[in-house]
Amino acid sequence: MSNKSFKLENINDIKRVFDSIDTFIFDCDGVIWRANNLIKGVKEALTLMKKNNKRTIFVTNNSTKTREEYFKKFSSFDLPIDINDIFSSAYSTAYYLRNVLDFPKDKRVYVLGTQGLIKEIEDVGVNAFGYEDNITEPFASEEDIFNEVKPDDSVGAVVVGFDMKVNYKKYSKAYTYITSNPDCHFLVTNSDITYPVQNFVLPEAGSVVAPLIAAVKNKEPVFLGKPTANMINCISQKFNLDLKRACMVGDRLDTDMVFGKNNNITTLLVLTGVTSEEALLNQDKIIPDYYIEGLNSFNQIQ
Ligand SMILES: C[C@H](OP(=O)(O)O)C(=O)O
Ligand SMILES: [Mg+2]
Repeated sequence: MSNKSFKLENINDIKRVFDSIDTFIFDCDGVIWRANNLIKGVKEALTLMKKNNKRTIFVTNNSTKTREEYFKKFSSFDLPIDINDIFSSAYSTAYYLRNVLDFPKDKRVYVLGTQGLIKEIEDVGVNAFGYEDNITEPFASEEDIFNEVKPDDSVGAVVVGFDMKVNYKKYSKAYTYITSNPDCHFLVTNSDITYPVQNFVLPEAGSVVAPLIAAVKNKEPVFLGKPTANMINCISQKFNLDLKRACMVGDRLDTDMVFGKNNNITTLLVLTGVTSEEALLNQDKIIPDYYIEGLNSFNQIQ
């Protein structure tokens, strides 16, 4: 086991690794795009992989969109992918509710998150609500809270995801459902504390849920995206992958690279997202097998 990540720079090293892999599992934010900006060379790299009969799967911890909405985003960049190759933490959360919890029909899920997350959960036949709490004005008074926020045993789970419209009403409801009902599950789509946008990072679901984790003392949250086993179970349930010839390509050490290592998948870190070369080399906790400037580097291979 090497204690140093190997930088793929020259074409021979890149081609050697490329030829040893049948399935590339790609993270999205910071690898394929940064927010709504396609990263340079990605389209050419994915086209090269298709030409070489490589399977490409996309596994994003971003819980804000349904797979259809993600497919539209991929298509808007004219990227050669199939909707069935897309897995998000919203989809893995829906998979968990349906296949692991066998979520009861007479219960419902309070979602502190987007409409896309709610839709993905409803698409597996689970009753979800919470979007109506996207209030634009602050509470008029404490009375508003006392009148609206009450224990409710019909809520069998609270799911927290990335939410740009998070507010005190949502936190109050989520806290009350979780702590007033011992059987209410506390689920979080992903643990990413930040995500990459143009040339900086912004808080993500791991930062959205942090105040709730601080307040809820009697219940540990269950995370469902990378690097948890739930995400690989959700993928393996759909595809029979030979993980020995798979490679996890990501930009975040504590989710993407740990996800690969947890599943004995070759790990390749790209420097187009949240992790700089300096940050990688200045730590020794998580050592990817390889690292590379970006997917663009594959385009040297013909
Ligand atoms: C970081 C994460 O996306 P990913 O990098 O997993 O595609 C997110 O944007 O929530
Ligand atoms: Mg990423």
